[in-house]
Amino acid sequence: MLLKFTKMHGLGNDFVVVDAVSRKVFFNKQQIQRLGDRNRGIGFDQLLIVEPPTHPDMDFRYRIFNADGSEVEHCGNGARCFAKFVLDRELTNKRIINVETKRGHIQLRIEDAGLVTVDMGAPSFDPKDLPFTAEKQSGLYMVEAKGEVHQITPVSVGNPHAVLRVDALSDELVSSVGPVLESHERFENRVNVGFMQVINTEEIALRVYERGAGETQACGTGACAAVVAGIKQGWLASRVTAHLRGGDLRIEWQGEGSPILMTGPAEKVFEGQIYL
Ligand SMILES: N[C@@H](CCC[C@H](N)C(=O)O)C(=O)O
Repeated sequence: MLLKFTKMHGLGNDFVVVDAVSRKVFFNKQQIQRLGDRNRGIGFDQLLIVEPPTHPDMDFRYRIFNADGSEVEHCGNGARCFAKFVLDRELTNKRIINVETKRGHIQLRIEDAGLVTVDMGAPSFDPKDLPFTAEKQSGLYMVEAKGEVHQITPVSVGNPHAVLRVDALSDELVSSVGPVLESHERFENRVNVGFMQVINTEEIALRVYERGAGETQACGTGACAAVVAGIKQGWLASRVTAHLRGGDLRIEWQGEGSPILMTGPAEKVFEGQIYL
């Protein structure tokens, strides 16, 4: 089958986006891994599939797969690219788009200057929502791995995150601790691992080792998780700029029960066709 796709990115977190509204498309795990291979396929961090909604109040459904073929609940940078994709393809002309994801309903708002704001929903700090094996408590949780103890804040923003506050970011830290925590036995569904350096109450620097994709240039849900973790711990104000390797995201959260708002860019790189 000849597959048409669009290559996109949000701050360097890259995607292949496929229109499954105009035509039915199905991928198995091996096909996703092959397409995601940067040497033998197209290469991407995540594959995004745009589908018709299953609910009358929704405009679209969208499914997200990591490069390792695992299906996930949520993707922040992907959501913004999704919005640009459905507008560019004229699948909608709405400025507010309601979307079904595996995590539930999300809402995308098209801003001026090519920016998109995503209502990411409310976060949860309850370990069972990740899931993370621990009794619920306030404050930081200790996780032991390979003889080291890491202090984390577990956060679900639909998908699972472990946020570590660090004094400085380095390749060595991300590449050694990231994979160990990603597949730590206390995270039953694995976890995205965020390394956050607090610069001041309104700015953080962040690197994320993503579940199923490795370190990416940027992680939207990771930025949301880090900021809400920082706000909960009393380190950050309610509006924060997250500096990621690929650029900046604006994150806003007004506290328990309220949704996280994430604003950032979305870019198209090219369109192509490939035999599946
Ligand atoms: N890059 C994404 C997150 C994609 C999913 C993640 N790797 C997971 O497994 O949960 C983002 O921008 O949020």
